[in-house]
Amino acid sequence: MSDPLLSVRELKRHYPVRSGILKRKTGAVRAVDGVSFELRQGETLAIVGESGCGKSTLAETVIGLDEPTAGEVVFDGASLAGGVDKSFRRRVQMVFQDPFSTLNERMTVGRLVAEPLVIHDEREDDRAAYVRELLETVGLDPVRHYDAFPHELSGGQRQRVGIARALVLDPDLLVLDEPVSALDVSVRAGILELLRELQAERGLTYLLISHDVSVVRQVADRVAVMYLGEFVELGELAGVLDDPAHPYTEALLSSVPRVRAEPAPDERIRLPGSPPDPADPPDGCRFHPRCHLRERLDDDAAARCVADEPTLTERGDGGDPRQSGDGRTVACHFRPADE
Ligand SMILES: Nc1ncnc2c1ncn2[C@@H]1O[C@H](COP(=O)(O)OP(=O)(O)OP(=O)(O)O)[C@@H](O)[C@H]1O
Repeated sequence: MSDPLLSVRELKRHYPVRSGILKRKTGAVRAVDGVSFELRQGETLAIVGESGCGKSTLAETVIGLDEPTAGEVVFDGASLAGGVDKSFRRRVQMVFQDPFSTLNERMTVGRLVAEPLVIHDEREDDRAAYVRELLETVGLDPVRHYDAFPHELSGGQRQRVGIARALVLDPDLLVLDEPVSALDVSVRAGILELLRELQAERGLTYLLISHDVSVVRQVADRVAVMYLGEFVELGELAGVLDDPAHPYTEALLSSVPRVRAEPAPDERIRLPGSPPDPADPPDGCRFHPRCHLRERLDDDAAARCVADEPTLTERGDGGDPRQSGDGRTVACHFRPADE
């Protein structure tokens, strides 16, 4: 098997919490707290979880917009420990939820898409022609839209411009941060289809950040489920979504209406309370105060949920043949015997 394009090892990003007149450091928000994964060329890994679990912080740390507190990111064999270089800034691009929230609304689409070429001093001779070609590739009109201003475009068209801008330097890895969350349901499918086509044509690798399981289902090859700064489950798409192994994954999926048979109300798992404060996460398994399976455990196992923090471990380690073979890792050792 080829070497991974991206390796993330025990990555942490803690934000200091300061209080008092002297603004002393009194603790830390553990936004990302020891996350590891690998991404191979041409594949899509989705990171899914509720708002505030640390997905965006993880994405920003991976692409070097934010510095890790600990751990390492390795891209194509080179560590980012010393900062990102020009080649990394060309080869790794981000598609944002709303591409124009950070862009100059007074620039035309043509100039916005060409801007990374100007910054990187590339294609001086044929920039306009190249940008027009790219607009066509992403489903826009190469003439009409080239001179348009962002406010003249629909949400879907704006996201197509965001994708063209991310592609203009011919990157290897795209980090897609909630790429369709800001769009009407009716235009989402078109954007997801475009992303799939571009991946097939260009061999792109995607790291998809999404709170929306239905989006993940349409795009991802593998899925990582994130809760309170940690991964609780990581594996192939179908395995994780159709046969969740972690109680949090189960709860997250049970709240998503299914296309054919929506779960009956009594199949929905209602998690008590809201996610705990990432500045003061629970001891042991971070999910244990809300876990619907814990009451079915015997006293010893329930006590271990509070005492021991489970790490991602390959299923099947307990010797259950039903669970081995799919390489899925899960951070919960205490599923009841009848599961
Ligand atoms: N600059 C910062 N300083 C302090 N805390 C931060 C900072 N950025 C994020 N956080 C906190 O880190 C945690 C994770 O935030 P993050 O935005 O990464 O989550 P998320 O899963 O992407 O959620 P959302 O989808 O709502 O953006 C949250 O508790 C958030 O309040």
